[in-house]
Amino acid sequence: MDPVEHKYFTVIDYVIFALLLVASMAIGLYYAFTGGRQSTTREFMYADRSMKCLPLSLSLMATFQSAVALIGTPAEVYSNGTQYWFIGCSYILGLLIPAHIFIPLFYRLHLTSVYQYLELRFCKAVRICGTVTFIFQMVIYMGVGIYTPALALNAVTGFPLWGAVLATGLVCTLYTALGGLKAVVWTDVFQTVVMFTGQLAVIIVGVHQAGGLSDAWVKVRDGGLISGIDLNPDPTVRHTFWTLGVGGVFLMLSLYGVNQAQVQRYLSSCTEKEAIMSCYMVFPCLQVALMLSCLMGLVMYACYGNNSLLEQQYITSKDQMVLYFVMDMLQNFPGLPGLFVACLFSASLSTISSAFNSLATVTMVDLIKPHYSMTEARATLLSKILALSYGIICLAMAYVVHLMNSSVLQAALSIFGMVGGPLLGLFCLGIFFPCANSIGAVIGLAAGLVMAFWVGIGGFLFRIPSSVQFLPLNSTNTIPAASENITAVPALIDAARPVGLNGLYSLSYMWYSALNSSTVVLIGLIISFVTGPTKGDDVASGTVYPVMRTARSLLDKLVKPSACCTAPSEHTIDDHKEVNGNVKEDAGTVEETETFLLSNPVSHVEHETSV
Ligand SMILES: O=C(O)CCCC[C@@H]1SC[C@@H]2NC(=O)N[C@@H]21
Ligand code: NA
Repeated sequence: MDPVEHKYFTVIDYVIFALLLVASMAIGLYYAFTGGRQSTTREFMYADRSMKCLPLSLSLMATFQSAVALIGTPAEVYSNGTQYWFIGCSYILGLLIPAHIFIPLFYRLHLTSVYQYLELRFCKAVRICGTVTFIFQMVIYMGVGIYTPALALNAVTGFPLWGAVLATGLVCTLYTALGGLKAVVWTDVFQTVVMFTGQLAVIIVGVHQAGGLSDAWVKVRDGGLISGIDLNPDPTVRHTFWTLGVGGVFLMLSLYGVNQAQVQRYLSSCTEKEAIMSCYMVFPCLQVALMLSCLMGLVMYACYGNNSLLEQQYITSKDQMVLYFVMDMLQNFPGLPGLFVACLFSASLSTISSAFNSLATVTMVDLIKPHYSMTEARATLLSKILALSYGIICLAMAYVVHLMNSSVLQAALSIFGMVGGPLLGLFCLGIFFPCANSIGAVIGLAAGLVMAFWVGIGGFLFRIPSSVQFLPLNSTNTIPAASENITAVPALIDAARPVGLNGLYSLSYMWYSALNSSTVVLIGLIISFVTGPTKGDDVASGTVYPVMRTARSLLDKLVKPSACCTAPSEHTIDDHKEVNGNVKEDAGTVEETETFLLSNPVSHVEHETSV
């Protein structure tokens, strides 16, 4: 491998990259000038509630599968083996619970934004806190999402860093602001196809370069990259079956259960059943995405072995490895580097556009509309301006991320854990604990965020040196720690075994979602009991999941299998909807729906959220 500083694109690479941006833009503009021409918020935010499960499932997967996963996961597998692949086990419960608990509950409440649930169940203050927390989480996440591909591209190919950030940011902002949710979903579908194609191409060429499947397999197996299941219960070990398979469930619930970007897609389905189907169909898409990313890491190892590019100073951070590998492998295949870069930016565009659209929606629905009444036209225009302004904030965030130089995958997952975790806790407090009251909810959320930042920042600052952290604590994966002399290691590990506070700071980042959501529920319940728990009949009906009743009916079905299982109801969200027997006259806009629900919280029909 010639130690050249940069690998340069050929013209055809730039053409392919430009084609991707043009195609995304075209889809966006198509939806801006067809259908209702995005003239109502119902169309702009919810695609006229007409979406089918196939495009939705691809869009749901693409929303949280950005260049971070495409760059970070292969780097993770190359450095630490395939232990991370076990995160795939968390997708089972991580999608079943949203499909059978969160979606029916949110769908039957005819919600416009998921934070409206918090006002129905608690009070306006809780809704505002939830919305602001969500905005905070997504703005930071967007910064990571837009910056990652630009940084990797610049480092390896010399592609102008801020040129890439601006190109991505502007194209994305434009088609999102003009085409609304329909444009975002259909560009997600297109971008997912590009993403999978690009990754597959690189894997096939990489296996070929490694001497074929069998040689590649022998190299990764002998390199110790194939990690067995690691059942080490120590919560400070970064990746084990427990941190990934169990801690990952909480991470998935915070993303696919209560995150506005995903809930907005569920609510844009034509029926509840379609929404549940779309959630089920995310499972195979996520497994394919995870498999491709992990295979990419293995193929990189098969080609380079453990004389990692870092030690040879070809690259400065692990996250640049994938792009260097791609440029090195594909330089003899003109067009393929451009395809992979297009794949990288597709992953980013599909995530950032979803983030923009959901941010504009919650800002309008949760922060502006409840306080200022305005015409549909004004509201839609304001939504578009908001999507634009979030685009600019995102570019600023990209710069902030530039300063924090950590592994992008861990940075993104830590953000989800530190901010998404408390939000998950807040919704679980409301949905599963009827006795929880508003004061408990607000203080619980605050406690969860304090815990999150204390452990998250503490871990970032005081964590024991990662070289020891990464070393296998008597776990099964046997990556030869070539740099450390093996004899000294056990002593080093015992000395470094974290105790007390240090234990908290050394907690694996994959436990952040579980720790922070549990903190919110625990503190929220304690405060609720201290300040007078809510009585059962004071709770707005349809806002609580009847855990006991469901458990009993499940037991009955087990005992008497004759009782056929109830299919999910054919609920649709029709704004001219049946409420308590009388059809509301003109619920064309969502505000009247919202006002009606809020002014008659207990009157709307009791919904059984059956499993
Ligand atoms: O790629 C990103 O933007 C964020 C990293 C992945 C987020 C989580 S990890 C579990 C789940 N599976 C995915 O592919 N994305 C989400
Ligand atoms: Na994406």
